[in-house]
Amino acid sequence: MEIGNVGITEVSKPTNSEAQISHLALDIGGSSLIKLVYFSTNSDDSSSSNDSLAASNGDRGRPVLEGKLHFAKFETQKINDCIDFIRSKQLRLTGSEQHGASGSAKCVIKATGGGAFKYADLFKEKLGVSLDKADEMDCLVAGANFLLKAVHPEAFTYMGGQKEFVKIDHDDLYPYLLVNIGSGVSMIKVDGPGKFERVSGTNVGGGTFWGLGKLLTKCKNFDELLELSHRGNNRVIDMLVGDIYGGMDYTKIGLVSTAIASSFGKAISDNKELEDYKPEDISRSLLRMISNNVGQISYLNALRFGLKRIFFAGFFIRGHAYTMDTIAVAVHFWSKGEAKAMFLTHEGFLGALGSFMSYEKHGFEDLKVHQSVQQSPVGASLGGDKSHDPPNGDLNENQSIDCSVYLS
Ligand SMILES: Nc1ncnc2c1ncn2[C@@H]1O[C@H](COP(=O)(O)OP(=O)(O)O)[C@@H](O)[C@H]1O
Ligand SMILES: CC(C)(COP(=O)(O)O)[C@@H](O)C(=O)NCCC(=O)O
Repeated sequence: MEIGNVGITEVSKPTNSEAQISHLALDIGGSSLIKLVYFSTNSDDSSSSNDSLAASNGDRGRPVLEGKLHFAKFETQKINDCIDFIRSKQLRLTGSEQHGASGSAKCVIKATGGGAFKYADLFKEKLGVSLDKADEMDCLVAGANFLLKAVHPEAFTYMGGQKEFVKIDHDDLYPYLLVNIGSGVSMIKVDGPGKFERVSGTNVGGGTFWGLGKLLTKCKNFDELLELSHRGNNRVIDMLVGDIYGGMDYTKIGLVSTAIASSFGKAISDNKELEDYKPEDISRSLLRMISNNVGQISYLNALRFGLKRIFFAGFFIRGHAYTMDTIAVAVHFWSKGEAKAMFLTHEGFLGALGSFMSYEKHGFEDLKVHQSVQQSPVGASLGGDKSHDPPNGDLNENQSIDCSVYLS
């Protein structure tokens, strides 16, 4: 299978009558989010059987399906909603059937992430499908390489509130550092297609933000916590350099008075109880602490291997301005402007995309790219709870990618 002619267009919520779904792949986070990537053909061919999709002949004489890649996510604790969603799509299998020793076809969905192990029996029981497990790091890297090579605009820098898309030179992509901020954080040095090493990681990641945030603020969902951070002031709780040095910079070691000397440090001497702090200030301090830490460790790993480009992904980011700004500033500060933090539009779907691409082992080197970006109106997402959109929007679900799937 190959994917070609990639473009990003407005997504329309496909109904059973207007689109047929074939390949679908999952990235099931053990404790937070299930990510789905699925392919739907452009037109309904009601004459085709329920088991196969009508393919036309592609430019290289091979059968090709024209359509779109769609993205959706669900909270893992609402896994039954995800299963209902997949059932509602009436997967028509193309290339995802496998024949067992008995000769009978069994339905297989590619899946990665810890949950592919944890929930395999549930998928079998509720949908009658087997999860064909793909390695999480392989999938993350395959997803990142695909996005960086085939989709434009995809990567961007974020600094001082300015988002700037970056054109990636295909011949000058490697090596780079991929930092995936999920529940925990993986740092992967990528040297080429399928050529990578997980060089580091940290257990202080998205799960830490959400877990600690939940305990400290009593927020009921992640978006609420993120929204709070937007309104908070971290200086209420964080101890700044100026708090220690009587309002002065510590110029000799390059620290301005407004730099955070100690996250949450003020809580030691404030003589306050948890209830005396505003949840929004707690959320902001927490977000800053974790983003800053990830940015710093990432840069130190980039430095270890002489990498200039660091791509940050994972659903911790959620396109959130303050998170991206903090990470970018940390990378800029520690590298003295030498290294650049970059972010990905489809930040949370790398694993699911890699899982999708594992339907076949063909590379994506020969992609022709001609595309433009259009965002759907807010609220056109395909799954998940949109009642708490973060301040910057959460657009990556609202985009689909035009593509062709060549069938082998
Ligand atoms: N709606 C949400 N529910 C829970 N966590 C979310 C949500 N949106 C973003 N997150 C953040 O994303 C993290 C999970 O990121 P993700 O890339 O999906 O990795 P994982 O594979 O660990 O699930 C969570 O720990 C949390 O910080
Ligand atoms: C174990 C994991 C690869 C799982 O991936 P995740 O579900 O967090 O996306 C990740 O949580 C991780 O890299 N944790 C950090 C472990 C460490 O290096 O200390």
